[in-house]
Amino acid sequence: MTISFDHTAHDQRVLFGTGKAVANTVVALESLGAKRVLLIADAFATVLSDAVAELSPVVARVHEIVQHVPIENATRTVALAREQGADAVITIGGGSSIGLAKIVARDAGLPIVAVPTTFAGSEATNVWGVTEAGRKTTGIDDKVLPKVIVYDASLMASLPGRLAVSSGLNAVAHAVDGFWSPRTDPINRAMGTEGLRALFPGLRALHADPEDIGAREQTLYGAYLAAVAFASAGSGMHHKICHALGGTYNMPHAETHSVVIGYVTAFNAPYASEAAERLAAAIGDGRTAAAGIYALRQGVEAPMSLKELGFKEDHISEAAGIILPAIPPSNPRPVTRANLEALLRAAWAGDLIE
Ligand SMILES: NC(=O)c1ccc[n+]([C@@H]2O[C@H](COP(=O)([O-])OP(=O)(O)OC[C@H]3O[C@@H](n4cnc5c(N)ncnc54)[C@H](O)[C@@H]3O)[C@@H](O)[C@H]2O)c1
Ligand SMILES: O=C(O)CCC(=O)CC(=O)O
Repeated sequence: MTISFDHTAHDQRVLFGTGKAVANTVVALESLGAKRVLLIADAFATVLSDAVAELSPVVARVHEIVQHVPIENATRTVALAREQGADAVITIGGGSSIGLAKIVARDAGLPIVAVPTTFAGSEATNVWGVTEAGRKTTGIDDKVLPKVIVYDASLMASLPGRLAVSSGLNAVAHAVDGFWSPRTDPINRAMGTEGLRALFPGLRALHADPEDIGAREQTLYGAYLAAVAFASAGSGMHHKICHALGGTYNMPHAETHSVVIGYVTAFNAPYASEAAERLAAAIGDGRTAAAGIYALRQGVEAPMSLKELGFKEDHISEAAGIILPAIPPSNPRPVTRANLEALLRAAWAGDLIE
């Protein structure tokens, strides 16, 4: 067998340490030489934000965070960064908080220090997303890749259980979709596989005991690797579906991923034997990839249908029309309007996958 690929590794510092968020954020800002910092932080993280602001040269704070980054919030925050002459951004929160910081980085050219509080993985990607007039646009720009990530598993302690497992399944989806995304290669598949090996036991242990700090660290480590794999491999069919459902129908991000990944896996696995084998091996319960993901989602009490998340059956046909042109040609199984609608209908109903 010959090996041939074109892989780009991204330049990023990763500081990983439970209980070290404040100290490591200060280290990160010093390494950037930041003098005037814009702090973008989710409102739930007030205590951490105050502690960081006390020890850092913060000149302005933004706490209005909205999922899928509405263009109005982004424009306002970019203007604030410029008015204040900010030279760096700290972002504390999940993918929504990091997503807002990314638009500031893209438009005002500021470096980001990211302190994630979910397993969404945006901190490890050069992908930005913004929503305008009901459509989510995503793009790639190396300026938005945070310069430093500060990982602290204690910050996920306050995540409600269902959101924690959904967010972990968002990370699973990054790795799995990376197996058939447009730029999939042996390096990002290896990272995705190692990510899954950490994520599956991490999620099971986290569900069994939400206080288990080792399980949270393992899930966070897996989420980072999965996000690196996703950033390298690009958005596949799964992400294109979720972006349309999030941007156009305002579906909750992590929960939507945690449903859809089961159905995209069932759809593609018979046409992607190597990916299916890797996935089944990482799940390790003797089931096929698709049945294993279904059982895992059920076992950790993740959302099981788009219906329960509020998606309307009447929207299936319209959604398929939006998604179809975005599906990458790299997808292993040919996608038609009919089989895409069938996939969305199964995900809407939460059909059993065996
Ligand atoms: N660009 C990328 O690579 C990338 C990757 C993943 C997600 N995203 C984007 O990120 C957004 C979703 O991010 P998300 O799933 O992390 O959710 P989120 O940031 O929207 O947070 C979800 C909810 O959880 C709360 N929350 C977050 N962390 C918490 C914690 N530790 N304790 C208590 N509450 C907490 C938030 O306040 C919010 O109410 C979407 O817009 C998605 O498109 C982007
Ligand atoms: O930043 C975005 O909204 C686009 C990338 C993204 O959402 C990744 C994901 O769907 O998990």
